[in-house]
Amino acid sequence: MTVKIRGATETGKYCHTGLHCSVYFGFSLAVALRTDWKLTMRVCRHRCLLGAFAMLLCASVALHLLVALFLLSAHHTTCELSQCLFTQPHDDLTSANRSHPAPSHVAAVTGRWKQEVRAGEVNITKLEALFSHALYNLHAPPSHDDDWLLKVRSKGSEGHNEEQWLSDSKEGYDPIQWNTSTETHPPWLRFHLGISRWQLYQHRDANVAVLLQQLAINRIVSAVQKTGGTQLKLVLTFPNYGQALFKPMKQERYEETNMNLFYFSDFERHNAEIAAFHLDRILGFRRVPPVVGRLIDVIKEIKDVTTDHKLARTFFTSPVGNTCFYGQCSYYCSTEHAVCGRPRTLEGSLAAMLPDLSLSPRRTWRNPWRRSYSRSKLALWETTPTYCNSVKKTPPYDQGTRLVDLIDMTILDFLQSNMDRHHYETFEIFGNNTFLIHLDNGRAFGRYSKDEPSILTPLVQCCRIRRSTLSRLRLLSLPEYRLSDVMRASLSHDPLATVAPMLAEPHLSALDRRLDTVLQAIQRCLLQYGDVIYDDIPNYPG
Ligand SMILES: Nc1ncnc2c1ncn2[C@@H]1O[C@H](COP(=O)(O)OP(=O)(O)OP(=O)(O)O)[C@@H](O)[C@H]1O
Ligand SMILES: [Mn+2]
Repeated sequence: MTVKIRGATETGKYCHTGLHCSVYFGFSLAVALRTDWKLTMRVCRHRCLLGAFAMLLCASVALHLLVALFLLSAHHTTCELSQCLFTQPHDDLTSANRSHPAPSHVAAVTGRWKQEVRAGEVNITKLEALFSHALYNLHAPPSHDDDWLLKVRSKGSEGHNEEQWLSDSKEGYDPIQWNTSTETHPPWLRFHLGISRWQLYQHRDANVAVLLQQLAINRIVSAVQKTGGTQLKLVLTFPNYGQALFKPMKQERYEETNMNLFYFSDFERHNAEIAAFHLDRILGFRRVPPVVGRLIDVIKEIKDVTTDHKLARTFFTSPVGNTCFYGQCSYYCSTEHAVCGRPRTLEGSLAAMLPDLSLSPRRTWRNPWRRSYSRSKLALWETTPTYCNSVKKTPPYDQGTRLVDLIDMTILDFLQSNMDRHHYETFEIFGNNTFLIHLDNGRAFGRYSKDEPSILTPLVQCCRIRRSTLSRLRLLSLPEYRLSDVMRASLSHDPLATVAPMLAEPHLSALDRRLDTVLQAIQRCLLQYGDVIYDDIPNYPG
């Protein structure tokens, strides 16, 4: 009997011979018992001695084999255990599969993401160090009255008193506790009053954290659909009259956008809205309104409190018992694209609302580098390398900071891979001399495996950048402030980070890769032209 194990073939041969000889030995013994012992010994002397020796060898090899087999099986068990530790099950959590009840789903996703967190530990001290850096502490609060978006009327100035704040005491709303003193203002009002010509909020503004916390936990007293825009979103109202723009989760955080979707038919992502707020703040812009993640009970916090009949009519129960709704909009508002709770819990982003348009009107500007929004046509800028020359001569890009502000927005968009910046807005009251509001980042962070170089075109064609922006980008490329590390740390503060990290690790690595690309593009500009840097920080050394 030959045991077919590699390296044991020789041993097998001996076993074979041993077996053969032992049979022969037995046979000879039988003959010897019946006939002459001497004759028997003469017949089998040599063969049987060899047989006995081979049998001994066989027994020892078999013993070794047994030990080896035992060790092998023990090793195999260890391998399986280590695989369990490093390879989580790849649950298929596509939209079609999203009807599973919450606990198992959340557990599966959490497991997967916990592992990714291990891959890149959260390092809050790096973020702290970044925000303490002089480059983040350059702006002094505006000193001119004209630089604030809103003003609190002094008590007697126009014959009004605190009663002007009082509403018709609607059910569910808090009684108004605030007066003209800033100390009494709710966080959303403080946020509005803190908007200036240069930014939406100040660096290290303590009110931002309080505002985010309120958005994340405050009771929702009303939910109506937001008109305008292409995809479903709701305006939520809180008991203190604060409001938020809610965008529901439409795809899982780790999913990459389908390669065959055009940028204009891509889904909006709630986590992109959240991540954009953090990225914009890390870049030192502070031009995205504060955004936070929240789990919403779609029945208690939307259906039961909505006064929007059109929205209410679109609620239904899915075949597996989850509560879904789809609202009314021009993209993805149908039963097939409904957003569903698990069974009624839905993840989403809540952006602090800007002051009402009646109080502070905004101006909408067409982005000169807007895409064609057609499947086949290219925009003029895509075929004209000198396109920026004409933009630079056209108001408002021919004066002030508008062009470098647009380049700032371009850099934000390239880093987060947002191709959907067709328009941007400014506060009308500030005229042309103001920052650009970075609203609507829902189509960012769709792909991490691919960068979109065309987003960087304004920078490449104009070769112009603020010195403060360039300095911060260089800082973020250093290991001690690495962009991916500070983003991971910043995002870990979001309440939804306990469910799963807000951005997948590959998205964070893509940020570092794209930052390198931006710095290389600037380097090429510096080698080619003399007038690349717009020095907005002349007093800053270096
Ligand atoms: N935080 C906010 N506060 C006030 N208004 C906002 C806020 N965010 C967005 N808006 C307004 O809501 C409108 C739609 O928002 P948004 O652009 O995010 O939606 P959208 O469906 O992605 O739109 P589009 O399809 O045109 O890109 C915009 O006109 C914008 O002015
Ligand atoms: Mn949009």
